[in-house]
Amino acid sequence: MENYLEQLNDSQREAVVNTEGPSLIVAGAGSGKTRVLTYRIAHLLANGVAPWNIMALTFTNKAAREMKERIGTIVGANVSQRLWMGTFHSIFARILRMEAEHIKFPSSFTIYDSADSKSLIKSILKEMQIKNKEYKPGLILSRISSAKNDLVLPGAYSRDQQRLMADRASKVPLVYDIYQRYMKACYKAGAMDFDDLLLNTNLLFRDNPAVVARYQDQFKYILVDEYQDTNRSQYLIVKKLAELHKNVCVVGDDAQSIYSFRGAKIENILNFRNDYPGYQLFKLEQNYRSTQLIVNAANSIISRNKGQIKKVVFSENEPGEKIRIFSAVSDMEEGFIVVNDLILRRHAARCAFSDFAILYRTNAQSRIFEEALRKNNIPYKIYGGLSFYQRKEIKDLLAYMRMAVNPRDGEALKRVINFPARGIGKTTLDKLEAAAASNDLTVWDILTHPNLPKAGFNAGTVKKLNSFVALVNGFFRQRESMDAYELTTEIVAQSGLLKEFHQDQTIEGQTRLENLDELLNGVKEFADNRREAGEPNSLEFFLEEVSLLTDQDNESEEDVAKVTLMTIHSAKGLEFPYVYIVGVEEGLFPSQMSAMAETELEEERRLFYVAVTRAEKLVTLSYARNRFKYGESTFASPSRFLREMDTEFISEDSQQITGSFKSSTSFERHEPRKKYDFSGSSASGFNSGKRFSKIGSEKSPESGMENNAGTSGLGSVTRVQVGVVVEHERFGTGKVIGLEGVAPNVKAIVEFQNAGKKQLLLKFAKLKILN
Ligand SMILES: Nc1ncnc2c1ncn2[C@@H]1O[C@H](COP(=O)(O)OP(=O)(O)OP(=O)(O)O)[C@@H](O)[C@H]1O
Ligand SMILES: [Mg+2]
Repeated sequence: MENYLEQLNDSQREAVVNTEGPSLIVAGAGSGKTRVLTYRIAHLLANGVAPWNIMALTFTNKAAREMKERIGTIVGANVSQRLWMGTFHSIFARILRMEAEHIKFPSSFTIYDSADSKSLIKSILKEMQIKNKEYKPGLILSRISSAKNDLVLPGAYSRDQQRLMADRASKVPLVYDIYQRYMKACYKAGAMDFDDLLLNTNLLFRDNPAVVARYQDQFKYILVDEYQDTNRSQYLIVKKLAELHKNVCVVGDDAQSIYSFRGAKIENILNFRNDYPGYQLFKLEQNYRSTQLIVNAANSIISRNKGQIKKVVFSENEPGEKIRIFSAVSDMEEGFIVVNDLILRRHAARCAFSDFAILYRTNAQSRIFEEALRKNNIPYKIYGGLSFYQRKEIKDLLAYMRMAVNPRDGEALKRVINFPARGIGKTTLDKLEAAAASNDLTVWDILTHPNLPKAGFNAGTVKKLNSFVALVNGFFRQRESMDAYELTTEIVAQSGLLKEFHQDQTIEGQTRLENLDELLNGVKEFADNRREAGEPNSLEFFLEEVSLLTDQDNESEEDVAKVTLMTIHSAKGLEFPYVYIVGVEEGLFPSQMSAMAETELEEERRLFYVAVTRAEKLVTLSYARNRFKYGESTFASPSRFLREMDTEFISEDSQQITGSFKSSTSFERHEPRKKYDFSGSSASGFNSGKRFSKIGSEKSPESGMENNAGTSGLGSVTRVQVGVVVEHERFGTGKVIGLEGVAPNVKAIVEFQNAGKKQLLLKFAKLKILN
């Protein structure tokens, strides 16, 4: 067996071999937390612990897969395959299916994605005749989600003054009622949403002592990665399961807690010491991922947050290049600057496209980079946004597949009852829904009710409805005798979907057909792989896998040689040699909302920390001075995060790109300078010196870099001279003792009274001149 312990440093090894009792591993980014978790599991297995006695909870399925593979190379794939390893959702969905009878759900329950949930909320709003536009399905869903993650059921919600008050303040006082109906509708449809998987696990464990005792006994070792982002519901599950053996090992980094908007509770880490008084604490301090410069810059970024566990993180990797900041006139130009730089860098470093990631704050920012990448024929993969499984034709087929497994699935039924068209119109569906609501039944119950003909439908309609029922029942009957692929082939043919898309001769129609084919390939691969592994391969298992995919999981094999585009949130836990963090502007990053409250601002700063720490070799930041928002170009100013960075981490190179003029002796004289030239910067005025003429004007988007000098504009910057006393928002007052560099990258060396000597880039540091 490979000597895996040699591949760890001393503190990592300690954390790996001390497997007994509760353990807490809190350490900064890139210090090997995930590696320690992986090796700890391998170590347990190598020492004779059975794989089914180990539960390991990861942030994505992909992470679980990679860990399993690594463990497999140490102890053998036949062993690692049997681990209970996956996301919270996938592991507990599996347990819930086995124990479904205890919570009165069918074991083949459907998992609703957020589109299903929103559609169901829309139906409920209709049923309640709520027309008020404040009731946005997304908002209501997030309220319900927050309640579920705090284990607040509808009854308790209706008495929870805090929640009721918050709802009233948002002008949605009826959420408690919608919540109640939503739960009931899901129950009737045999469906659970993502939060229900955790909530129902808690209820299962709360109400069935014998069941929980079985699992407590089984899971002798429980390990959790990214513990800082667990919510209350997840926390309670882990706590309950670990009650007997108490061999729980959690790893996390409070500085990377970025999901509090989804109910994640940083206190879960802080409370560990109270929950398990005899716990062992392991610290990992050496970062193996990034250059020294990146680690130091990241440390300085996060040190601004008040709420944090103090940690040491250092790197012994190469010193590394400084962080570059690119400034663009417009968001369009930002796309080109970044992509052109990426091309040059790839050439110079002779590396692969997959060595690059472009990270952004919101999904909407991806379009511009996609365009620029496409124009340059650069292969890229994009996570989030409209994924394969969210395309219409794929959702249509999946809806039929869901009906085949669980005909009561109301959202799937709505989608396909009249697609392909079979003469069942909206009026009929409305009638069916009304009948279902007034009889407290599902639409499927009404459809299959012997009294259907009497429910006010004419003979023609009844016939059409009956043949739809027969179609679905046919699939339902075949679901056990056929594997997922056989049944899906049957469904594609019998449902009329294949014919529907075949008839469509347009390019879109062709694409749809290709997508259906792609899904069929996926199902085939699934069925074959499962058969070879001796595991069940019927349709319900395939659906389970699909419904639990996370953003990071939508990766196909040909994706390995592509540039990665993703939000910072979904980049958690990942690493890339070259990272571009784009749209680093006020109102975008930090986002508008977070600029208000300090706690939210701290979360944005943690997000910035996560982004920077994804990089191994080089971080490049970019911002645009004008951005298209709501259909018009609006002025944008560089993020405070740029100003907050100590200049010692920022490259002079930034000047080449951001530089707008050259000045050698006096800061007052600004001469247009030929800018960094690259192909693709079209009519944006990139080479024109004109727009730099309005120096000092505050608001004009044309004034370019000058606005970067902060609120005071370039005017005050030019007055910063040796001997001047200045005030900095963080370092307090100090005296300028030197100036270095050329505009616009002039650095002031300031001796602060309390903070000591600092180098500050004038264009970002908001310095107030005091004398
Ligand atoms: N002792 C070591 N020797 C060599 N490489 C290491 C060692 N420890 C960790 N690494 C490597 O450093 C990188 C970061 O490790 P890992 O992803 O486990 O860190 P992490 O603490 O989980 O980071 P994050 O906080 O971002 O999740 C990985 O590529 C890992 O393989
Ligand atoms: Mg990790």
